[in-house]
Amino acid sequence: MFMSKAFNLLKPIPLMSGQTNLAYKFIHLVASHGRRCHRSVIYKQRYRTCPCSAGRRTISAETKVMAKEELPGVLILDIGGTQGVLENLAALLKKHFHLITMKEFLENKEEMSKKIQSVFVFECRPTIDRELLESLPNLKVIGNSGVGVDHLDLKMISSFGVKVTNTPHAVADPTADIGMALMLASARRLVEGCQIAVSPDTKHFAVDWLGVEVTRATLGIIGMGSIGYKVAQRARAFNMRILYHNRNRRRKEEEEAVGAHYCEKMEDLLQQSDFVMLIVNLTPETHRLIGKKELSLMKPTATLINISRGAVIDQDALVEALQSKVIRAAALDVTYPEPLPRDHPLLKLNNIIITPHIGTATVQAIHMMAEEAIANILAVLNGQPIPSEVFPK
Ligand SMILES: O=C(O)C(=O)CO
Repeated sequence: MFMSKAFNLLKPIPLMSGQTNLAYKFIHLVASHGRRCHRSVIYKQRYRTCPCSAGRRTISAETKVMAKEELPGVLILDIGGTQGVLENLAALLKKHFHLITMKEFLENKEEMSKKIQSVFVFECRPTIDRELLESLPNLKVIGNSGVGVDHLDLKMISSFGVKVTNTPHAVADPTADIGMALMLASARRLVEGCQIAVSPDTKHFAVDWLGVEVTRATLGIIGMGSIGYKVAQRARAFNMRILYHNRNRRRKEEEEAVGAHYCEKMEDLLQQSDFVMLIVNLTPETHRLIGKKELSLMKPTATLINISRGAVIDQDALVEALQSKVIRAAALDVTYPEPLPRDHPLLKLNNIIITPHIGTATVQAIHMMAEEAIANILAVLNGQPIPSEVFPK
């Protein structure tokens, strides 16, 4: 009876070459460790981690460290960033996968392509084209580290029988933080203030401008998903009046918990808000959601903040609105393209703050995203329920 349960637990875990003893060891470990920890046991067996100390003792004697070649192959795409990010991420991925860089793949395509079962996409920068998919016959999953998947052609990927996953949980807090940071920085003209403070021409501190206050102002959130909700939680601490517009209205208890009011019409939100924050996914419906008409509905004292995707705003219309003071200011963590060409008119304005898409650029977020992406990839490879799969529309 117990043994048959153990075999059932084993089922979803495909045995890969070089894992001949895994089934025996697994049953042995379940027997000595108890069912409660069976997932950890598998983890420990393969990856040498087990959150339970009893498990740690039992398992260490049995564990065979899997050789790099025995781990499922993952092709990493544009791991980018600073050297530190690269090293940390690579180390994390190496615990679970045989890492194959694009360079290694291109140098030895024939051998490498068979090994690659998954692709790890760091943030939203690289895309995956048909040619790459055609060269990876064993590919099962593309694990995007980040929530936005607008850089991936989901329909085309799905036609290859490949799944796509994302990391909505890891991104929510840091991206909400950057939304608040941009709102505060723009309201209090932080960048201009810094420039005065550090300028060699500054003889004494005096500014000939004033900021505006966030406290008690009205914030309009367009796109109330998990990031939007985190922004609302933070805004509540600033006693802000919170309006939101979303495809689907949130539950009453959720609205009440943050004191948010639903605007069925986006126009109502635009007319009433002192700060408008864009947090929608980029889809054909949200492409250039904010154009000349929408900007003209906003208060002349209002600020537009964008932490979603650049193409959600018609940037030409934004340039015009900022130049002619149709709105007070803008603060963008995302633009289209990224970066903007150096002679782009948005870069010449002083009522704008632009940051280089740093919503999740924190030590913690990078790790949490990688862990979420790894869990997704392993779930696909092991035939288990996938925590965050993204489907083509
Ligand atoms: O997760 C994403 O897609 C982001 O762009 C975070 O800034």
